[in-house]
Amino acid sequence: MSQSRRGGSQMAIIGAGSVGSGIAFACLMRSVVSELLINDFNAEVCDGQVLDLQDAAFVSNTKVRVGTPKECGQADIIVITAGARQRPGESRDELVQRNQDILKSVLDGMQPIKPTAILMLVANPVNVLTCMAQKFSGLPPRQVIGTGTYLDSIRFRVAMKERLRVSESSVHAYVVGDHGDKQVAVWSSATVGGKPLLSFEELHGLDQDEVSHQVAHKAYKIIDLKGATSFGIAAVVSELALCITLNKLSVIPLSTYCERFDACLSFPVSLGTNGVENIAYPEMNEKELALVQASAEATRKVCSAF
Ligand SMILES: NC(=O)C1=CN([C@@H]2O[C@H](COP(=O)(O)OP(=O)(O)OC[C@H]3O[C@@H](n4cnc5c(N)ncnc54)[C@H](O)[C@@H]3O)[C@@H](O)[C@H]2O)C=CC1
Ligand SMILES: CC(=O)C(=O)O
Repeated sequence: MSQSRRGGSQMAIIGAGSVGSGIAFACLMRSVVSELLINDFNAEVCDGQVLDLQDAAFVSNTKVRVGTPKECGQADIIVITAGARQRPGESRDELVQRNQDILKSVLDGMQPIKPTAILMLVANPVNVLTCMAQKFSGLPPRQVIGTGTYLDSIRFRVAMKERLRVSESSVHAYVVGDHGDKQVAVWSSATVGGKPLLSFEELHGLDQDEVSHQVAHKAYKIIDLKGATSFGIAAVVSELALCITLNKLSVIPLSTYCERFDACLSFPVSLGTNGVENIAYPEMNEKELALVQASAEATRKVCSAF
């Protein structure tokens, strides 16, 4: 059994824009690690974010400072948010060329990366970038993860929570596959209190496709309204960092290589200090499985180029 490593652990965040600074703030408030390193190739923005975060650190047990790429490569958890964000109406997939180039330069700048580090991809398209980082980081695949459909699964659970009047943590439901337009909400095996989700009276007559579409398009709505999403993903990453530092082995949908589909996709995994321990594929009906297979095919095609 591995030791958890919260005491003395370091986390690096590459990219100090809306998402990187949100993640830093959430991790600071929850004292997830003992030291946070922040890096951005825009040195002024980076210095500004760090000075601001240092003002907030009086309520935290975490110290925060600017880190060089090489220092960040030696952190226990390395979170990559560096990358272009979607413009209103733009899909995550359309970011691929710009963000592949940025990821390549970020990985090169951090080498050699600490052999026990957990590398966490946040920048989009997250499945493709996770696949790329698994190939080029030099780390074992189990230590290279993407935030995948964790945020989408939370959005799905919140949509159900509001209808069923139960807490989101009581809704055992997953969005799997793509963190993007091809994501699949697995209705068929979702449960609440051990009872199939779809058997609840409150959900009779519910248009499942409509709810799935709203969940998948929530990011577009937020981007239309405020230009970027940041708080949801910040909470997600702080929770993942806690899972890693405390070796919680919580089952969370994340981007990882899925042998069953021969592609980097997001499926529930148990996550601990050593990264991904096991993958659990939820039961899916024919329609759900076909949609996952289509998204695996699309991801494989993009990833075969590198
Ligand atoms: N996985 C998820 O659930 C989510 C992913 N995202 C993704 O996160 C990424 C970042 O989004 P925002 O923070 O809103 O964008 P942003 O534009 O606010 O920040 C990006 C930052 O990356 C920096 N950067 C670019 N290249 C760099 C390099 N080579 N080294 C260091 N820093 C570099 C930029 O200077 C900028 O400060 C986007 O790709 C976005 O789509 C956003 C929200 C949720
Ligand atoms: C932008 C993005 O990927 C999200 O909020 O889901």
